[in-house]
Amino acid sequence: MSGQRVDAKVVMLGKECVGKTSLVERYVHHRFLMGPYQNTIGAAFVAKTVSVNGKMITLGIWDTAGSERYEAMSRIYYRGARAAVVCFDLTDSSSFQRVKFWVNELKSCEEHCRIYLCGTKSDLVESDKSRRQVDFHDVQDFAEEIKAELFETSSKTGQSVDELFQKIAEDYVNFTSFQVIPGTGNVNLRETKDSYVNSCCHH
Ligand SMILES: Nc1nc2c(ncn2[C@@H]2O[C@H](COP(=O)(O)OP(=O)(O)OP(=O)(O)O)[C@@H](O)[C@H]2O)c(=O)[nH]1
Repeated sequence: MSGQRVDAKVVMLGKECVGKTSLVERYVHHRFLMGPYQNTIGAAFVAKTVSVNGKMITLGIWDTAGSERYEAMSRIYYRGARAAVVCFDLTDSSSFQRVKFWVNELKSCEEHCRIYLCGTKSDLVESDKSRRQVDFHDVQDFAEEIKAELFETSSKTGQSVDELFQKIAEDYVNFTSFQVIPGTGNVNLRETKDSYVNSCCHH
């Protein structure tokens, strides 16, 4: 049984049903699960190791439940995170309003956490432009204001999913201030590589 070290803790945040679990599934298992939507309960964890300039970096990704019922628990999961992927559904304007709540939380509680805004389900707006409810330029302005990176992804087609997590890993390597602060982020794991563990998840 070998221990595994997590370099960067990453937390997925956002309103329920925006597609956080699907993003992680696409990134880690290269698949898109069809079928009825199943909400996450609590949170699920997965680790994935990627290469950045020949250096191996292990991202420890916490996929939190979006339901407001679990909001207090989500706070536990973003503690010590080096990166937060704050998701919203491009076809649901209310989910973008919820982004502002999470950004405020992170800005006030986790100053070392870099924020990545992620507009999900881009396949839906590409196939039918009238379904877009969140204007790209509004999000771009907001991203600039809060100094966040911005991605539009599709877990169905895979569009920009690898790019999002690769950017997180690269930023982790490239920005000194983004490195783990002693005593906050490093976690030793046993047999958790590429598999969900802990308080899983769907029902
Ligand atoms: N077309 C399309 N549907 C998506 C995409 N991502 C997620 N979905 C669908 O949106 C629904 C919710 O996806 P989840 O990944 O479970 O959402 P979640 O944010 O993890 O939800 P919670 O666990 O409640 O917080 C599911 O029916 C998915 O199939 C996408 O990129 N394109």
